[in-house]
Amino acid sequence: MEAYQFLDNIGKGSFAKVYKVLRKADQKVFVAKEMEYGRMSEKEKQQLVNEVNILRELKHPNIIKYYDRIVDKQTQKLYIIMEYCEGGDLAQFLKKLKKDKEYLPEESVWKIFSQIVQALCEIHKRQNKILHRDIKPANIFLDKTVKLGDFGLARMLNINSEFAHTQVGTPYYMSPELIEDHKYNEKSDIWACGCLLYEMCSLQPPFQAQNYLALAMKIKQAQFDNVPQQYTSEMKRVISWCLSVNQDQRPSVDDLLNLPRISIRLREKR
Ligand SMILES: CNC(=O)c1c(C)[nH]c(/C=C2\C(=O)Nc3ccc(Cl)cc32)c1C
Repeated sequence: MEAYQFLDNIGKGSFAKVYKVLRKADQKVFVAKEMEYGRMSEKEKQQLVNEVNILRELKHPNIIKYYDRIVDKQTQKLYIIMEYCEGGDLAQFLKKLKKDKEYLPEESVWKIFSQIVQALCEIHKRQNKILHRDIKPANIFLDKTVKLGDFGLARMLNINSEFAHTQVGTPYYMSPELIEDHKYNEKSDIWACGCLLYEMCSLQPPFQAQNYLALAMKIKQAQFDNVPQQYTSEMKRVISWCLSVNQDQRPSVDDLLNLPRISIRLREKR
């Protein structure tokens, strides 16, 4: 990492530390996500490299750009160099709104949501489809555009990996099919989008509980309170649609792109 100067430790991504770094050659600012690979199996290491190589192909205004990967054999650390977003992440933004007892105007909710749906369209529609697997406010970054980042690299980790079990945090956005141990698929990303839309309105996740079992029960029954009354019935309809327990009844990415509040934005972009 000699080519970069570490500026600040700015947080924790999944399985990793995140630093703000300066590229010495041109004084440009990036983010370096530091992952310790020493405890990974050979298979996990190769899959991680494959995964990062796929992500480096992604070029979209609503997806965090991957620039480089640097392996430090001495410390057995992998650094993924990515785009820096001055506005930080959506989780911090919503936390501040909650502290200031302010709600996000509906127009802003749709603006953020429409960009995340466009990012999902980009990764779901690829020939070698990519699922995000970890859509949540902490993985959405604010800059001139809204950007989806920190893809769930956990996919390639097998569940026996000690590394995989270092994932911390409550699985608020876990879908009913995942609780039932079924395969993660694009409709699981759509469920997470429903949780995201709900949380942008209510400033808290739709499903919360004191323990995992109680949380799982609420998720499997899609039991959630209404969002604050100032949001429209269209907002409530789309949230309920995404949070359909039966994944076949959830909207596709195309259904979401064709929503009036999203399609109008896409037409304006053209
Ligand atoms: C207080 N937080 C910040 O100031 C902050 C800022 C300005 N940017 C970030 C985070 C990222 C950022 O700016 N780009 C990123 C790409 C990938 C990942 Cl995992 C994280 C980031 C953070 C956490």
